Amino acid sequence: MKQFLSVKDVPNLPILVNEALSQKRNPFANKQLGKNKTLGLLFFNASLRTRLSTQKAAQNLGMEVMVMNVSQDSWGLEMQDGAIMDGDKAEHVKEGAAVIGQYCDIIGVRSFASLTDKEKDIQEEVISQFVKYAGVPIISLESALRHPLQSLTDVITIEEYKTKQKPKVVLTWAPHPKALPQAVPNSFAEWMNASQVDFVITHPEGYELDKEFVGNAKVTYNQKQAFEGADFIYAKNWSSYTSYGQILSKDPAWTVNAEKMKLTDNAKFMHCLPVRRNVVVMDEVLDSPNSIVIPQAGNRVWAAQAVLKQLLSSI
Ligand SMILES: NCCC[C@H](NC(=O)CCC(=O)O)C(=O)O
Ligand SMILES: NC(=O)OP(=O)(O)O
Repeated sequence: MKQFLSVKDVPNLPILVNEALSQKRNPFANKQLGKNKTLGLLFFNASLRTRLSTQKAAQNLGMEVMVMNVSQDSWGLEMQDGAIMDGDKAEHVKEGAAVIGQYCDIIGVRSFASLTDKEKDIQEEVISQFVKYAGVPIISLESALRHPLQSLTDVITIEEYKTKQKPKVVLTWAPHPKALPQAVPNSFAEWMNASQVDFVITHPEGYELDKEFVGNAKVTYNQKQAFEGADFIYAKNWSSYTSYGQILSKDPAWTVNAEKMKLTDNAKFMHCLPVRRNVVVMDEVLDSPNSIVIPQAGNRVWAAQAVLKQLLSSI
């Protein structure tokens, strides 16, 4: 694997999933692979899981790790080629990314969608500029459109907890006080469509995701109908894609609660975290034995470790 920006970069998904589960069983088996190799983790946005799990994964493989909160610690980076830099940005990504590429063998980048400039978000401007100028493999730590380390984690977690050959997996929109990116649901859909599951997406009208990610998934505005017979409920808020970045609804009727979970086939509850309790999902679900959000987050380490191992093997 040469880079990890989306499922399209994965040569063989079942092999990558097995690799992650094998790393989980034996975390230190490849401690020599990353010797004298450095991973740089660059954050334009906050993180708890991605930062710590990726760092942990790299350490398990014997790598050195450098972390920088770009938006707080570094010079402001200009992303636009040809820009006249007489504003507040002191350094162009052309130099910034190339210099970091001199210090690191692999670079991870987190940069959320602006939710104001749809065109730039669609082009995934920040991560694309790092791919263009860093000169080393890039891992997405959540870009404007995708969160592949999360989605690989979700595939692994479903693989571990499924009790049927082809489980029914439901991605449900849920309310939230803030406008959030479409990256997590886009990416989840992209990876579910590449997996052997019966995949359903449910959301209110106006929250349709980009068709590129929805693919052949079944889509319904009827949340209760979607929940019927489900094996996994994956909740996430996102802002509107068509009315770009807007909050069209905060309807608590979409909150995941115990009554709706009763419609499922004893489904496991999943969320990428962080989650707003009693807004996205009620305590009664999150604190129930059916919630697997903590082991799901634990699996972030093995997803990152499998990806780093494959990248290290090809540099
Ligand atoms: N990386 C996982 C989710 C990150 C981000 N969530 C957030 O920004 C939540 C913020 C809040 O709840 O205030 C998102 O939805 O893409
Ligand atoms: N799920 C996830 O990516 O969490 P963080 O935003 O805390 O990294």
